[in-house]
Amino acid sequence: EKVAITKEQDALMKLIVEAYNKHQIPQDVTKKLLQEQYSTEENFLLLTEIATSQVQVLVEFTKNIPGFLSLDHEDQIALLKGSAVEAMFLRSAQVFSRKMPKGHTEVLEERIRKSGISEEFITPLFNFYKSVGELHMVQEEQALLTAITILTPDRPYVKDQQAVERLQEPMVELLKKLCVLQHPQEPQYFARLLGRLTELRTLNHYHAEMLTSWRVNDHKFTPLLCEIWDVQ
Ligand SMILES: CC(C)c1onc(-c2c(Cl)cccc2Cl)c1COc1ccc2cc(-c3cccc(C(=O)O)c3)sc2c1
Repeated sequence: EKVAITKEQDALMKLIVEAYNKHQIPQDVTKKLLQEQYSTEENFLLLTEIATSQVQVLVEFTKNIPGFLSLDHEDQIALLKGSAVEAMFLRSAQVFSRKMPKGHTEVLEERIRKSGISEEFITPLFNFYKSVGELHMVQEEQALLTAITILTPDRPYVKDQQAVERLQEPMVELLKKLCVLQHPQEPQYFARLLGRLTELRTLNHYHAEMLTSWRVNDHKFTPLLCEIWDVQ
């Protein structure tokens, strides 16, 4: 049967994509990737600065998701804290999938590989980047997938999961239609996208270990990262 986006779905998609594009990491932050020297210390500090900026961008994007600000305030915090790492994996993954200008991709890969992350986490991390890169997501899909990740009802400490489900469901339906329209020759594309969300959950676990090993080596994070990741 003919799949068609309704007027409401089109309006929702425009809001999400607008918010996704409106809030970006400032150029003066990301262009440092090309400038600073390559020491483990310098790489860690630079990635910390970018991650901190990314969290601020993420909070602004989330506030623009229709209905989010009407959720219970404590649930809003629980959703942000529960999804921050996954949303940042998605965001940093986009850098690898869209061939960044000025060789950002190679530079970012180099800095992540040499930032004090142990080899056992580097492999799953770059496998994820590769699997996202192979999807060649358009920005509507990236924006919706990020919103869907943030609106995951079963994060720790979320009290009213149904309220979150009511916001997430229409996004999942819309993404499903988009995938059919965008990739008619690939009926399983939507399933592959959702498979990335499952992979993201496992990366949360690896990330918790990465944080521990950084802290064991006395690496300092910013107050915002400490707050969102419950460290220090
Ligand atoms: C505290 C710090 C050391 C850290 O701890 N864990 C992680 C992490 C790592 Cl390693 C990998 C995945 C997830 C996390 Cl959370 C990080 C660094 O996290 C980030 C977070 C966002 C972005 C966006 C980027 C980026 C580059 C160019 C262009 C753009 C762009 O959007 O244009 C974005 S790089 C980047 C690095």
